[in-house]
Amino acid sequence: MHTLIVTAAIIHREDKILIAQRKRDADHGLKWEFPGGKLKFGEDPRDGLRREIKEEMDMEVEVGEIFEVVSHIYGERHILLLCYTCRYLGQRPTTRDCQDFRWVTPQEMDDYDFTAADLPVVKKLQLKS
Ligand SMILES: Nc1nc2c([nH]c(=O)n2[C@H]2C[C@H](O)[C@@H](COP(=O)(O)OP(=O)(O)OP(=O)(O)O)O2)c(=O)[nH]1
Repeated sequence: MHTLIVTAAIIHREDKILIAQRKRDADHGLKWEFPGGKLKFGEDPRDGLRREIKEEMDMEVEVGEIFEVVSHIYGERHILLLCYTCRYLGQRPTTRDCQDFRWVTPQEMDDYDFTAADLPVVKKLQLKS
């Protein structure tokens, strides 16, 4: 049993936010999430998030303020999810290490099957929109 720190990006483009679908063979395969990934030992969370967005979508973002922190347990795994508000810098995302991606409004997020840890984040975005 252990705790994983995961960073995730809430990337705004006008009234939409970028969401990514996990690869079929990943854990939580084909679920939707906010782009990001696991923090490496000793890494600054904002640097880790920028690295993950580059690896996953070949895109640069400016990482801003923390939006939400979620503590969630998946069986034997405890995840601490750090969600940061990010600024879109105009580059087109790619599916370098994700199945798919979409730009959606918070209300449209109801149509996507998100990982369980993300549900409070989706709710908070919907309340704010
Ligand atoms: N990136 C991301 N991961 C999330 C979210 N919600 C959520 O429960 N997770 C979980 C899914 C995974 O178990 C874990 C993140 O792992 P990951 O597989 O995306 O990270 P990674 O790219 O560093 O992984 P790896 O393939 O290099 O091992 O956190 C989310 O919104 N974004």
